[in-house]
Amino acid sequence: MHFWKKKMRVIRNLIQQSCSQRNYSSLPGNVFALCRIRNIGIMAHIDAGKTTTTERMLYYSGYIRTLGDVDDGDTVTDFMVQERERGITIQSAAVTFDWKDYRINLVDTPGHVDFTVEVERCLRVLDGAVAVFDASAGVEAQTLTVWRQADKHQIPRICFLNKMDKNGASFTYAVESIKQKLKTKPLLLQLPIGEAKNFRGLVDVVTKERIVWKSTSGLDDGKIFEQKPLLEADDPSLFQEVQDARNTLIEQLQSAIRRVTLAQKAVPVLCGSALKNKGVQPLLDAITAYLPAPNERSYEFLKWYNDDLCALAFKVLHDKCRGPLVFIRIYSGSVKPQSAVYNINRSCTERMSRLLLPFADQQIEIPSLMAGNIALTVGLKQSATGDTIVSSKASAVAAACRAGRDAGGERRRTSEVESLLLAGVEIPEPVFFCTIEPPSMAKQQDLDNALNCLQREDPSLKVKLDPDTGQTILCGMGELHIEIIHDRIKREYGIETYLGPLQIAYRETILNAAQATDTLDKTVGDKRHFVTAELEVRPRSGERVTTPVIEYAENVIELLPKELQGAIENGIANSCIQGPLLGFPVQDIEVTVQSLTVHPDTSHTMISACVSRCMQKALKKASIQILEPLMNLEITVSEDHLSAALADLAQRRGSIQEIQSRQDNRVVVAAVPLAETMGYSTVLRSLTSGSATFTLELASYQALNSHEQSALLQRRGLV
Ligand SMILES: Nc1nc2c(ncn2[C@@H]2O[C@H](COP(=O)(O)OP(=O)(O)OP(=O)(O)O)[C@@H](O)[C@H]2O)c(=O)[nH]1
Repeated sequence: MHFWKKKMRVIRNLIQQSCSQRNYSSLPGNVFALCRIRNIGIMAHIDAGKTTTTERMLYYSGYIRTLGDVDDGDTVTDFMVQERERGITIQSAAVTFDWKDYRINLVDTPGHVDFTVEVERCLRVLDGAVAVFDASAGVEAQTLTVWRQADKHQIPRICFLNKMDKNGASFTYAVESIKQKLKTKPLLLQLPIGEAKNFRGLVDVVTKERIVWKSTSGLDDGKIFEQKPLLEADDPSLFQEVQDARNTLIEQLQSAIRRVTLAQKAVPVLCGSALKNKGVQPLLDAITAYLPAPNERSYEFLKWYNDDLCALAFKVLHDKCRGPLVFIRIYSGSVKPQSAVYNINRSCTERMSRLLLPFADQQIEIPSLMAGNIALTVGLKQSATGDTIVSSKASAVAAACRAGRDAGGERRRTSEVESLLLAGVEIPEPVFFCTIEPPSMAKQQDLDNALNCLQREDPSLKVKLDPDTGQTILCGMGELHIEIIHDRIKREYGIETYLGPLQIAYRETILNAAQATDTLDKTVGDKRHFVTAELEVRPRSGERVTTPVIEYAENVIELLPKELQGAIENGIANSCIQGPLLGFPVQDIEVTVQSLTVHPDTSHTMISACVSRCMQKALKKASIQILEPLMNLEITVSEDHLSAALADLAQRRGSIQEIQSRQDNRVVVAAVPLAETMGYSTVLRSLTSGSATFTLELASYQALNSHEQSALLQRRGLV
């Protein structure tokens, strides 16, 4: 034991020495064949151990000298101050490192539900992912969400059952929950040796190797036969033959595992304990062995670019000295610093001054980068998260022509250039908003600038102006999201802002059908603008539609010039941005344009204005119903505190859907209106002595009953 401890110390010192001698500038010189690149994400439920696992990967691959600890707040990837203080991962950080002749570009994704947009954004630039689980909890609410997102982007995965050392850790339980809840086929590549405090290591099921981490540490009827291990001494050549055959079999097995993983027919399952430094090296081996290389993923748009540059800006960070830093994933072609690139979304040419490899909060300058890689660029001032970047406008046009040809004679709804954009990230609608004010009017400009930068980084943050009061409104995905933005404005931009009370982003819809007519008759200069519109609005049942479904009466569509249709539809859409009752967006409605009379000189703006006014009239007549966000709530709580949590839920208009057992805990699945969840984390903490955890996710919008609706109007001074 003593000997082993000593040996470990020597090994650790050696690693430390080799790390301190590591010269990062030698990294770019390593050109990796595409088949040796892995663009990987780590995804999981909050607190499953993504950051700890990442940290261990960096340590074993030699890129950091000491092990960080999220509990001490000194990990490499959680580099934003708030992350260190709160111990959660907010922004995904991309990290590049090498493992046994493979280049791994790893993106650490946040686990908190307020940041699912971050997760989505990262998933689309990945070729594979590692799903990390807490082995004592199995599949948790947020794991399901990220798993579904990975399904959507068709990302091959492997599972890592972390926290095998934790009290209550159960390999069998966790595997069973993967089977049941994720409806996937787990391939058990490892079995643990011991569990919870007895967890010592694992057995590789394919190679049958045990990996134990020492803690710095008569009648010839064929009925009778003999069975014993074949030794080399028995028959050296047979022994060698068997050995070779076994190796071939293992290779075949491994390629079969890889095949089913890439086809997403099954997921390899590994286990370990990142915190106790067990199981991470085999996990790295599995990443290189079973997850796909960039050229093993197929993207339809690649054929339109041939070998021209096509890249996606998937994250923007603001650096005080260097300006915006844009993370890009290169799908085809290559990039060089000091070159001009064309941003299709913004129709502009920009200059990329420097190209860097991201190493958490440090970056290493590189001379060029090929397809399949993830890089950090300096100098792109316009590009925002989600933009598509190509080499030039001419290249975009050429690709658009190829895409157009592929589409054949078929009429496309989107323009050809739009079809070239990489699939957009679906940004959920914000559910909370509040006013934000600078300490003095003199700081308003700085605040606007800070909010602009933050919005380029985070598309789920929306900023708008209240048309009545002129105040700036911040809209976000949850209490934590808004709190963090507030914090960042103070820390990163030095502006102390005041937030108004957090308010719910309601929606409006209608209960009845109604008709309205409106006429606009205005003479501007020597032109007479004249429009008369007649519309009908109706409630639309079935699936939720956020934009109005528009129809035209037959006599209108026959005579309507195509160019006027856009003006009419703009007018309808504009009137739905702010509903007539509380000014919230109107959803789930159908509109029929019943008649339209337009004087020849009338401008499109006047047509839109008249249609919009007519819509407002019709909506007012159609009885407005307020809809409130309804959240899926999942609480994990011990048996002792279950009844307190349930009693509290009952007071929050919560409806309990299911109570499951998870090891020693109970999991309450419920639906609860967002309005009732404000400050829930503090309440739940005090009710359960801090032992319960919960996740909230937008499920749908539900109608307020008439009593609740009038109470809301009363609170706003409208009745
Ligand atoms: N017992 C045990 N605890 C672990 C293990 N790995 C991580 N933890 C602890 O679990 C907590 C969460 O770990 P993190 O690595 O921050 O988890 P994360 O998934 O990055 O968290 P978020 O980014 O907030 O979603 C910390 O207190 C870790 O020390 C493990 O293998 N065993």
